[in-house]
Amino acid sequence: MSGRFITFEGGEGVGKSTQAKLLVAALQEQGISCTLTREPGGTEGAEAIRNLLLDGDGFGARAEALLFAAARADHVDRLIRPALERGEWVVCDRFLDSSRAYQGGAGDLGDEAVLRLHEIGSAGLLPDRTLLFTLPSAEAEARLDARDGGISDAIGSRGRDYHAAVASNFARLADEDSTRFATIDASGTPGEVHARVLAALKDLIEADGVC
Ligand SMILES: Nc1ncnc2c1ncn2[C@@H]1O[C@H](COP(=O)(O)OP(=O)(O)OP(=O)(O)O)[C@@H](O)[C@H]1O
Ligand SMILES: Cc1cn([C@H]2C[C@H](O)[C@@H](COP(=O)(O)O)O2)c(=O)[nH]c1=O
Repeated sequence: MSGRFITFEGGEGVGKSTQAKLLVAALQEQGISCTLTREPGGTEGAEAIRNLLLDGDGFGARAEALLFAAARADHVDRLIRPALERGEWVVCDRFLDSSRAYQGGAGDLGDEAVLRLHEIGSAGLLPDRTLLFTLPSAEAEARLDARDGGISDAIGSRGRDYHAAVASNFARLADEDSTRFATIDASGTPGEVHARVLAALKDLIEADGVC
């Protein structure tokens, strides 16, 4: 595979989707062929699973982890691997590390079980670089309120303790793998955060002969 696989991770409302769009626009402006996608979702089947997971009544912890892994398997098979094989960059709004932080850590299933599911479903595909966006929870909540007016989905609506556990699990994953992860301070204007994103990817962009 010759493309680059970049994932954006972090808690709710920290600005991942906003930054993923800005990055894709910047890469395309430089002539880099780039696909923007998201999880859960990205393919027809995975988007259907997204609706089950986020808009329904919820599932038990194991069923939830299996559904995320199944959505990811379809996404990897039908969209991510083919794009990488064509030499494109793939920018993905959430991926495996969300399952590790939410289902594995906050949901108590454990990291090993989530990694095993990923090995079975997606042959263990890992990103070239994962950007972890961090923001104090009060600021993230204010952004979410402004965006959603207090309405949240089945997972977003879990309590503060759950989301605090998600944040600390993300931080642990980043600490454990400082080669793949870069932590991005998500405070400030979208333009300021975008500059941090470009700096965190500078080596990969330069290695591909652009910039
Ligand atoms: N740097 C920023 N400063 C202020 N507001 C921002 C900033 N970045 C994004 N926003 C706004 O905050 C809200 C949440 O941003 P966004 O949807 O990008 O977050 P997200 O991390 O993808 O959230 P989720 O995981 O819940 O989908 C949006 O209304 C967005 O316009
Ligand atoms: C990929 C993935 C996602 N989640 C959760 C995280 C969020 O609450 C939603 C996705 O909503 P977003 O607005 O698109 O960020 O799903 C999860 O729990 N596990 C995962 O693997």
